[in-house]
Amino acid sequence: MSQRFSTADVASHNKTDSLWVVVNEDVYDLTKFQDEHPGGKKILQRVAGKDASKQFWKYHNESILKKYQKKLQVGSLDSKAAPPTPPTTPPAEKKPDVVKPSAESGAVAPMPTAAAEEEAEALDPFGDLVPYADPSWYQSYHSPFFNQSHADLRAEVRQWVEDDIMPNVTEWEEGRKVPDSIYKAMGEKGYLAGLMGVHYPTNLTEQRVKSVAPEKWDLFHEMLLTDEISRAGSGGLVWNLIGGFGIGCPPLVKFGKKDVVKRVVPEILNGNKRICLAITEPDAGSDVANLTCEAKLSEDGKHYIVNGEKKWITNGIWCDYFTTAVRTGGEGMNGVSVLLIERSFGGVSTRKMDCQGVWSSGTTYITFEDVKVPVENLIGKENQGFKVIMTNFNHERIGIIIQCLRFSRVCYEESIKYAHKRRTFGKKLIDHPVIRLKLAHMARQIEASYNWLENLIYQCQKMGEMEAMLKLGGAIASLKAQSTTTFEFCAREASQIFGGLSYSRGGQGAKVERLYRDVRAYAIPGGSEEIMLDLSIRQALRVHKALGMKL
Ligand code: HEM
Repeated sequence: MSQRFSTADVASHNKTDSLWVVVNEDVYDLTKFQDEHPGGKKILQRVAGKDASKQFWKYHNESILKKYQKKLQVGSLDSKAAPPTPPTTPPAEKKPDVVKPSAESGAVAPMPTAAAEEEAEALDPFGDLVPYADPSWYQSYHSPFFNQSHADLRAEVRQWVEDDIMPNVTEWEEGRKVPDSIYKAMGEKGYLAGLMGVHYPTNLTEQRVKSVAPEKWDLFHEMLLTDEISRAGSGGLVWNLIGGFGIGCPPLVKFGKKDVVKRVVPEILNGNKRICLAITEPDAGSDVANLTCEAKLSEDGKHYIVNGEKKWITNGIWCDYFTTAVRTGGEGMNGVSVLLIERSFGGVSTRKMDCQGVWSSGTTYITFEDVKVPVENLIGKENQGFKVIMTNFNHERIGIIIQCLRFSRVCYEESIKYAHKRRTFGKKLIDHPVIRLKLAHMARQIEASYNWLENLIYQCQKMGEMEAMLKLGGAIASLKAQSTTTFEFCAREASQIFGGLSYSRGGQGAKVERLYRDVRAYAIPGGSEEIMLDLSIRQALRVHKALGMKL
């Protein structure tokens, strides 16, 4: 915005037929906007021709300015420093990576060598530096897990989320849909291909992540991609972008027949086609072994004929492909198989469900009626679908944990920022010990859980998939329950701090109000808290018995 104005210029626009204000030394023409201003026109007319920065920040967040800037800003004050000109010399060389990924199969493992550890320096500070509002490695604390390539990805994703996503999230959530262009961008930016808990699959896609070479991609890149997208503070958004894909595509990539994978997966990774996971049924949730959706082999042995219902399926209404658990054999887990059902086969109907939270995620009720599925679309082996489903669980739950912990941080960050501007009983909220106590209880749970998460992701990288499934299943289940209860606590406390602003939708409390409604979408699916906690002990005891536990 090149035009410059003096304060006297702005002061001359102090009437309803020409109403300008200054916010942060930028000049806004609100003449037309005043009639549609949700806070009313009188309040704007009172500051016409003046610097209204103080009033603006009292009632709005940064994202409002970002959203309306293009439309309403007409210039800046002449006193405002000119924006920095781009450097003529090339930027300083990047810090060398101090953590080298190993080339073992199964998972990518960064292995800090002794030399690397010696060299390891804390990365440059990033973000707003509010304590605990970002992971500590963002704030110049040392970490053995993150290097410059993670910092580069972090900057890339944060920019995208802040520019293209955050200002619009509330609108998308209310409209129950994220624009297709955003999902498409997930493919084009190479993000979808990096979210499957495996090596970056260069054989299945031409797309590449701009800031990280595929051979460097590891589980910490994957983690921080999900983490940064979750900063938008909307479970609906995150599930729209990675909910169905993140759990529906990995089983196909890992256990699908080669020809089917080659035919189907590239278009999914590009963001042109969508896939989801269809396991849960009206009568079978966490007890997967009870599912009844039936797949009968045709007489010529070439097709399965599928009949049944699936419920609460994330993204279902938009999907072309359904990674579906079906009953091909007798009762219990040994009669379950997984099929890739394609919408184009016919007989697939999808209906959008109305839910408490995650509105823009497209929660769906599906019916399969005599769907003819070629036997090549079997994922894994017949009647051994349980293995496919089980190997998926750790990845799914880790995704849930990452999201819950960032949402907890969002609740905390929004609260601490708001507590610095809102005044009650003659002082700022942050100066009331009762508010600091709430923030402290939020922070301690977030940090403890996040540090456990880093450790488990590191373990996942070091172990093969089967070892991780057996050895880490209990701990991951436990951390899932830990992170959903942390999220519930933080959403509640943030809501108390925001008061009425988090009871009404939109505005400054929008993220907190929305996340509060999203809590159950994390505490129930992917294994309910109760089941997770029980499993965490049973599984850990079983593993440690095998390891030689002495009681
Ligand atoms: C660039 C100028 C402005 C824009 C684009 C703008 C935009 C908005 C928007 C979109 C809302 C709806 C709530 C939200 O989503 O946060 C809102 C609410 C409001 N605005 Fe503004 N506004 C501007 C300037 C101002 C100024 C200068 C004042 C005060 C002097 C003001 C006072 C309010 C109030 C009191 C509300 C209602 C807050 C609530 O519901 O708690 N606005 N504004």
